Amino acid sequence: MPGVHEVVHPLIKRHLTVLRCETTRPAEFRSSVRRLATLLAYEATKDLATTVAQVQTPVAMAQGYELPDRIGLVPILRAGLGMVDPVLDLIPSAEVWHLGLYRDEATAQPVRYYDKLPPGQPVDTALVLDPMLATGGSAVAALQTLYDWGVGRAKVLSLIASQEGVDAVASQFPQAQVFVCKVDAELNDQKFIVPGLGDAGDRSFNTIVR
Ligand SMILES: O=P(O)(O)OC[C@H]1O[C@H](OP(=O)(O)OP(=O)(O)O)[C@H](O)[C@@H]1O
Ligand SMILES: O=c1cc[nH]c(=O)[nH]1
Ligand SMILES: [Mg+2]
Repeated sequence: MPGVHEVVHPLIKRHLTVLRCETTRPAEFRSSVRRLATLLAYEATKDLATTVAQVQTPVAMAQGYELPDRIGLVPILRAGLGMVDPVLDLIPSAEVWHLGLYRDEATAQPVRYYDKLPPGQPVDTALVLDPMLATGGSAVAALQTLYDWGVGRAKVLSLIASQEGVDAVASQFPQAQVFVCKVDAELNDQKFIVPGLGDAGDRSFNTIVR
């Protein structure tokens, strides 16, 4: 179903608390990103197509399943990288198509710097991975790129979003699905999510300049 899906679960609430906490160090921050990405991906992939494929167990034949669609994971550099491995663990056959986008610090507009999508060979379902959805500018830019590529379905998986950001994505791409652990109420003057967790890329990769 298109629209915004906030996934409510006690484990998500707990791991999100660790992620938000300002004293959480990068290694634990990355672990929390992985755990939350797994829980979010479980929800976001509930409607993937399956085809029946018989499997021989050591005892008898059993009904098994395959995932017939081409599924693409689309991490937005840098912070989205931390969500790739946990989702690949769940979908080992997925393709990974990186998109390089950063927010201009002065304007908060997304700047594109990496995109190697092969023309004419779109995946069936794209899962955009980025822990933060603030103004929504980066998610909108990623979705525009993916729909231009020709993907059939796109889902954005973000750990924390702002209300403004999910509204922006929904108004530009009502056909897209957005899965989040929590929608926070607002953005501050620097367009950071409040209360949010700060800069996800810097906290993941220990690049906070002190
Ligand atoms: O919704 P938006 O307003 O576009 O903001 C969200 C974007 O900002 C962050 O990336 P950032 O620019 O900090 O790049 P980084 O991952 O390299 O740190 C975040 O990971 C998103 O990509
Ligand atoms: O709050 C925010 C906004 C953009 N990017 C982040 O990492 N955090
Ligand atoms: Mg960042």
